[in-house]
Amino acid sequence: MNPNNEKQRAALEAVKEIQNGMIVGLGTGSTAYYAIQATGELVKQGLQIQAVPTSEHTREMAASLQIPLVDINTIDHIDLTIDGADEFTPKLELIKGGGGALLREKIVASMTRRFIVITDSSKKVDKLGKFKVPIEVIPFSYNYVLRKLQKLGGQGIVRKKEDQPYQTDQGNYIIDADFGLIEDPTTLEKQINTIVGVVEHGLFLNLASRVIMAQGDDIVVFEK
Ligand SMILES: O=C(CO)[C@H](O)[C@H](O)COP(=O)(O)O
Repeated sequence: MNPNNEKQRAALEAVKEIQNGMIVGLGTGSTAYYAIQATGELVKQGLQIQAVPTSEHTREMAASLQIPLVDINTIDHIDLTIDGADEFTPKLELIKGGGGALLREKIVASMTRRFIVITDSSKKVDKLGKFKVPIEVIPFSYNYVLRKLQKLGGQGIVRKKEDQPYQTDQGNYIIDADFGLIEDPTTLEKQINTIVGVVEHGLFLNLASRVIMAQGDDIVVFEK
């Protein structure tokens, strides 16, 4: 099956969990796109929610669909977030940030009671690491971070867009770091967190409540 059809099917399954009155986190990327679109349809039909976007791109899409938005600084939790991932394991470990929105995505996921990840069947792995780990860094000192990552065994490159460093919604850079297959994501997460100049990274551990993966005509659900 075309991966886009799988993305859409996973998204449609996930939006069934949205209920009236919820504060809903809206993800970023080509899979989240289908969930935002479906959420917009539900809002048009009368569903009452408030939404928190995980990127400027998602904010614009949600606004164009008349999905009511709420300022994240005026709420103390998010009921449900639906977002994509670049990789996931059956233990619900994720790599995110391929679309560059990992910082806001992780903040929103951390405030969320039920974080649902939606993917096509290409995203499932036994061990994380085939997809490079996106790491958001302060532009001032990116070379220092690159050297520190190298000491941890990670080969990093600064992500580029039209020959210039790609800039996140916060104006930071992203280093895509290749650690090979990651045997111990928890230890790696701690090590990356100790590097000064790292703002956040795309290892999402202990955050997802459920992964909904579409595989052909089937929906496969992974839960803790
Ligand atoms: O983390 C993300 C954006 O920062 C996305 O969720 C991730 O890159 C997956 O994207 P897609 O659904 O387009 O494959």
